[in-house]
Amino acid sequence: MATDTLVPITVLTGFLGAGKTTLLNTLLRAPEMARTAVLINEFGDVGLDHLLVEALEDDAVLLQAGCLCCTIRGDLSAALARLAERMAAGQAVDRVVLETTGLADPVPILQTLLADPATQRHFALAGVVTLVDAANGLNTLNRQPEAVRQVAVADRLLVSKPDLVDDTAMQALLARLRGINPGIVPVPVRDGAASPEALLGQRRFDPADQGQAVRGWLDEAAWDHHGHHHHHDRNRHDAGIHAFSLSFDTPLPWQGLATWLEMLTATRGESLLRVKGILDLQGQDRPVAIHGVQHVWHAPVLLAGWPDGEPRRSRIVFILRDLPRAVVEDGLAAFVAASATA
Ligand SMILES: Nc1nc2c(ncn2[C@@H]2O[C@H](COP(=O)(O)OP(=O)(O)OP(=O)(O)O)[C@@H](O)[C@H]2O)c(=O)[nH]1
Repeated sequence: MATDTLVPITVLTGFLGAGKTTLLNTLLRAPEMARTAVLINEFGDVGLDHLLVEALEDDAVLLQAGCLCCTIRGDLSAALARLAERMAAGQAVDRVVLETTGLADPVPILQTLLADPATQRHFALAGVVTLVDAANGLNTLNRQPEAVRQVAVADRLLVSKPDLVDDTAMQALLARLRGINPGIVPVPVRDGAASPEALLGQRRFDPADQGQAVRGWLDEAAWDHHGHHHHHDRNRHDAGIHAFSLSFDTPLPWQGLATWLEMLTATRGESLLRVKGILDLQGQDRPVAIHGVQHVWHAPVLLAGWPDGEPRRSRIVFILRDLPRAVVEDGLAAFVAASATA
């Protein structure tokens, strides 16, 4: 198949809570983003993103791609093969956006897109867009090597949440980003307000443009020798990181829940890599989305309504580092029990 008939794939990455879904929701509203297939992958089995990505245009496609970071080759190739089948059956797709989990090491994803023969028959990697959270970026880069790799392989760098930091903090982050990926000028983006054109230019991703370290990572042989085995263990990217979700069938009281979350954040915020939830709250007909990212809590968002086919109940996903599940689960259970009897 000629190169110009290949469907371009843009990889959208960035650490947990950086604002990937927010950006995607904005972009998918633009008319030129019609006929976009969105592949979302989530950490382990606990994702909520497929609920948080707002209604897609009629002709857009949303596919779950499994946990890309772990079983990358198989799951990603299989998701793209399913998409190729739908295209062969008449589904019009002009581009693919692949939103990775925040914990994804981007390297095996890029290797699959650049090297898997079945994938290359239909698709071509067009670019890697990496979002960095202005509020948490430096701290994350200091602690999470996958976040550094996400920045290093980017050919577009966006700094989200510029509204949450002062100029000094922003300059420190920009200096750090220059050190990791000197070729790219980061662009601040507030609440995902970026133009599709700026993001999804259809230039082909070329490993030759990337720095020495990135070329080394992308090199198949080097990868097989260094550390590939680290990435097979599902749900354990780092010995201390784990994810789980809790659900509640009866409506929760917002005030009490918020107080408990505030306490947890004050004492263990550093360990709360990501908390996101869809809540069924007492006295509220519509679902409420909550987002925590390390020490930062974003304002809760009232969603349009409960998605069709989804049971009406609260679900909260926690991705924690060095904090046992029981601390969260027992604390929350005690609070729910107390508020039920109050
Ligand atoms: N203040 C502020 N908040 C933002 C901005 N961009 C995103 N957010 C908020 O950050 C939180 C996390 O955003 P998401 O888009 O869910 O982040 P994500 O990268 O998709 O998260 P994961 O998929 O869990 O890794 C949400 O509450 C967003 O509203 C911004 O520019 N400014």
